[in-house]
Amino acid sequence: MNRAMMMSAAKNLLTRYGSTKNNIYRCMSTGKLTTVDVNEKSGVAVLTMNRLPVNGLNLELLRDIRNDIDEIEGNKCRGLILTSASSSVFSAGLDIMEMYKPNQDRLKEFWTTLQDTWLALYGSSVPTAAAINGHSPAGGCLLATSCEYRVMLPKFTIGLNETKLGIVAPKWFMATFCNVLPRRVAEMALTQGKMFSSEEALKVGLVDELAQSKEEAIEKCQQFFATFAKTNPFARAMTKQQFRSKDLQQLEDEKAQDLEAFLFFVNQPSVQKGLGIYLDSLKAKTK
Ligand SMILES: CCCCCCCC/C=C\C/C=C/C(=O)SCCNC(=O)CCNC(=O)[C@H](O)C(C)(C)COP(=O)(O)OP(=O)(O)OC[C@H]1O[C@@H](n2cnc3c(N)ncnc32)[C@H](O)[C@@H]1OP(=O)(O)O
Repeated sequence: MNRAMMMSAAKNLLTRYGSTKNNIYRCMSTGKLTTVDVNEKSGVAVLTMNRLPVNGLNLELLRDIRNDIDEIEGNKCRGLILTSASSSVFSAGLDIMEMYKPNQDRLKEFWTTLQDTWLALYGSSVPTAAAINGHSPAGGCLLATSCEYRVMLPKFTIGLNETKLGIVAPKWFMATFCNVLPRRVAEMALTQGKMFSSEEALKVGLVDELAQSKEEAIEKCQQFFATFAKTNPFARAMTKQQFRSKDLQQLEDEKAQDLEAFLFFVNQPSVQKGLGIYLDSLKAKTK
């Protein structure tokens, strides 16, 4: 983050926290594929992804998540908990249909919206946590690891499995993973495309706690936010943003090249062939 960005972030934060210490605001859901419910007492917003069956991250869902994050920030919420309306899938990651035989204009819009959603979530000044109430591969894992804290239900899986699909996780996916895991564990898992069980994820630190139900997971996320009760919100947010600034700045600087690399990669005939085979294998499972 350069000096100008830092000053602007500081100004926003001062505006937000300067005069609103004791007020609680109600956030409203902006999208059709998400809902946002705010606990009026705690001021914590629960952002629920609701694109069933698997919360595949298509352009519209990403837009809704992005708009919700902006609204939660703007409405001075005290925390953001990301969760899913499904009882078995947090998010299946990027909707492969967006990348398979794509319309090129939409493909560009899709990737740019993913970049912006990540910048908003990873760099959010509001405390963030994920209540991971189902499987969370690839892009689902990216969303969860972009948050500051993770509580997961047992017997699900989470990880960046891109190499198993014949694709390469972008640098900022990897940076997000490395912000949570020891570097050695992250490199092994990334190259193997490893999906961790909930129990394994807890052991390596990919998630912070397990919970037996979604309600318990949300409660534990709220307890995490309560650990900031005696901190100054401005100082907290600036510390988080400075801690993450290298990763954020790198994507800000390389956004155009990252988009070009994505478009080039996805349009390779061998990648299209691989995505087609993978989609068929997913569909064959349900027959
Ligand atoms: C050199 C630098 C180059 C840089 C270039 C960068 C390029 C890299 C680009 C992007 C990175 C990619 C990130 C991703 O997120 S890719 C997506 C990865 N996701 C997965 O592999 C998960 C696949 N899904 C599953 O494993 C399972 O669905 C499940 C465990 C999540 C849930 O299982 P279950 O409840 O049994 O549901 P079904 O499998 O039956 O699925 C229901 C339904 O949904 C369809 N579906 C599932 N996942 C996806 C998906 N990700 N995209 C699209 N569609 C999906 C599935 O096919 C079923 O469909 P139906 O038969 O029509 O009902």
